[in-house]
Amino acid sequence: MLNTNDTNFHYLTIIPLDFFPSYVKSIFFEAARGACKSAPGWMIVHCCDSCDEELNASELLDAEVRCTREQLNMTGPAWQPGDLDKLFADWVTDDQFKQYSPVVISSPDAKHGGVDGPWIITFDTFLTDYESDQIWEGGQLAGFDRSTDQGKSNEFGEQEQIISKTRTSSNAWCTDKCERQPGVQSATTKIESVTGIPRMNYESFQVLEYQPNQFYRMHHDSSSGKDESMAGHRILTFFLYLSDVEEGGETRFTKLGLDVKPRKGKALIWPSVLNDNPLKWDSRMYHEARDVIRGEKRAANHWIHMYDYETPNLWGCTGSFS
Ligand SMILES: O=C(O)CCC(=O)C(=O)O
Ligand SMILES: [Fe+2]
Repeated sequence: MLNTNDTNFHYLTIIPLDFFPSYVKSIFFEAARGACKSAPGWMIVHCCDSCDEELNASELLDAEVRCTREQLNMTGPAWQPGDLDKLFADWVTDDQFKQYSPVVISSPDAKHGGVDGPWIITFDTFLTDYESDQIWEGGQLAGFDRSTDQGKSNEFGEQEQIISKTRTSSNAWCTDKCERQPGVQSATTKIESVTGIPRMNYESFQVLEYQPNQFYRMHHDSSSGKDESMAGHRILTFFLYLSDVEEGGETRFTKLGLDVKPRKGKALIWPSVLNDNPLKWDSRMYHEARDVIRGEKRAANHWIHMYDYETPNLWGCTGSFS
């Protein structure tokens, strides 16, 4: 994934190339050639000419041409109708998952416990302390910023980032050094193993920090508009609590009237789509992060998509390059 802190990219985009002597220019062109492979979407959108020969970049500048599943040779959907119910039912009945202490918060017809509603479960002992701490430290290595919302898309398929009023937490995207932390790797491997969905369908961990009085108001992790997007809906949220919170900071499912208390190592898991038609968004899954009253809340999202997320992200087809 492209590291936009890499100075090569800043030079390439900010300073006119004619400013440099020719031997320096050739170094830039070499850098550009490597980047046409390692970060094709970013190069097409920002330095189109330098990748014209290798990628036919000027033709691919149009997101409608560049961003189709056929063009990017993407894998098929992770779930068929019925798979969602089966996966959650397995998690709460199969002995192999007992080690994670599953608790049903809600299940269809309350058949597997909890209240009657869409599936929401926790694995109360999902992460080891080492894994929780490594994800948190990884977030610090990556650097926290005030959380943003996604704004409108421009013609190249990039979405603007807006400082959020409804979300006052800070977050860090766990790429590069953070992603290479052994505890981050083992947490993702564990999630792959329990979901059966490969990591190419996941966004990078988004690590979150809430101080007292910070919150994230009601929202949905997907939206009806994502039906047609390249990576499809975020079908599953794997939400990890990395700390206890002295008071407040519960995750509340606003339409269902259900609260979940943070606890270090606990995973809270819910789908954003329907069992009978997992290509469709489930409007019941609105939720919020209640204000932290005392203490600090540390947490992380792993959002899992219906289709491969890595490939369209690499090609600049998901609205951002993070
Ligand atoms: O912090 C929480 O409890 C929930 C956060 C959340 O919903 C999100 O980051 O999308
Ligand atoms: Fe959320």
